[in-house]
Amino acid sequence: MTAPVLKVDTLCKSFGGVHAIRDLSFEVREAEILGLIGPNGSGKSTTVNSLAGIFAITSGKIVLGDVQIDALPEYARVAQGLARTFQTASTFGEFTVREQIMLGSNVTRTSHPLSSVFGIGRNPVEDSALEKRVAHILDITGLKEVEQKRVGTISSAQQRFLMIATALASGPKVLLLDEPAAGLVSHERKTLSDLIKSIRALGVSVLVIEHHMALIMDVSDRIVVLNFGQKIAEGTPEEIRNNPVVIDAYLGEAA
Ligand SMILES: Nc1ncnc2c1ncn2[C@@H]1O[C@H](COP(=O)(O)OP(=O)(O)OP(=O)(O)O)[C@@H](O)[C@H]1O
Repeated sequence: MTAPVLKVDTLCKSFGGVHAIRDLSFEVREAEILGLIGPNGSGKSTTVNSLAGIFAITSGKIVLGDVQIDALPEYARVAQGLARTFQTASTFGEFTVREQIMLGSNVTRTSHPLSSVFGIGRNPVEDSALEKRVAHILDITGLKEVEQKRVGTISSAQQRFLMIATALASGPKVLLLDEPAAGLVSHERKTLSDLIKSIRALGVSVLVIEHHMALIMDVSDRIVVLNFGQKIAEGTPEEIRNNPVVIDAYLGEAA
């Protein structure tokens, strides 16, 4: 078993009287794909938004590597190595695909924030490492052929892959994918599965929230199941598929 890279310890998040997450503990291990599933309203998005720093948590602890990050602002968590994507694609229409990916790298650079796009105040050592990283990201996300196209002109599936590519450019230890298969058709979901596995092969851990059960069962090393804001099961895809509590709460309706 590999070491944990992200530790979530007795996390609670309430919105007024609504306990969206209660005493949630789990860990994401090095180069592991962890699936997070559960019925609508079970707390998946609240978990991701709490990890990413969109929501201030009510109590508990979030540790990335050796650093407790739950009090850090969103951008500082990215700098520590926690990147995320959103349920809807957020891209900058006027940039090229390559430029947008370069912008995603800025959090890890010491040179001017716009140097990656406009060439201001460049650092040659960083530039060369970044060029290699971006070339690899373009390859594994299948975006190489559209790298010079404006983001607003590529397909919606390519925009979803671009969101993942931009998050990867920050050089994360852990990547949070929030419903990455939404809006994708069958062959695009297959490409997505392959991409998620390629990300693991880079040594990056992935936490993926997804309603598409075939995809989550295919990519996940382990799965955590939520219901009413609490963890009701944790295990391999095989264990989860055969868990009567999970079948009763979720898989019976989702499968
Ligand atoms: N900003 C908010 N203000 C108040 N209540 C919220 C807020 N966000 C989420 N909730 C509540 O927290 C609970 C968990 O919601 P959450 O969106 O995290 O679930 P989910 O598992 O992601 O659902 P879905 O699969 O439908 O996206 C729900 O009861 C929801 O109504």
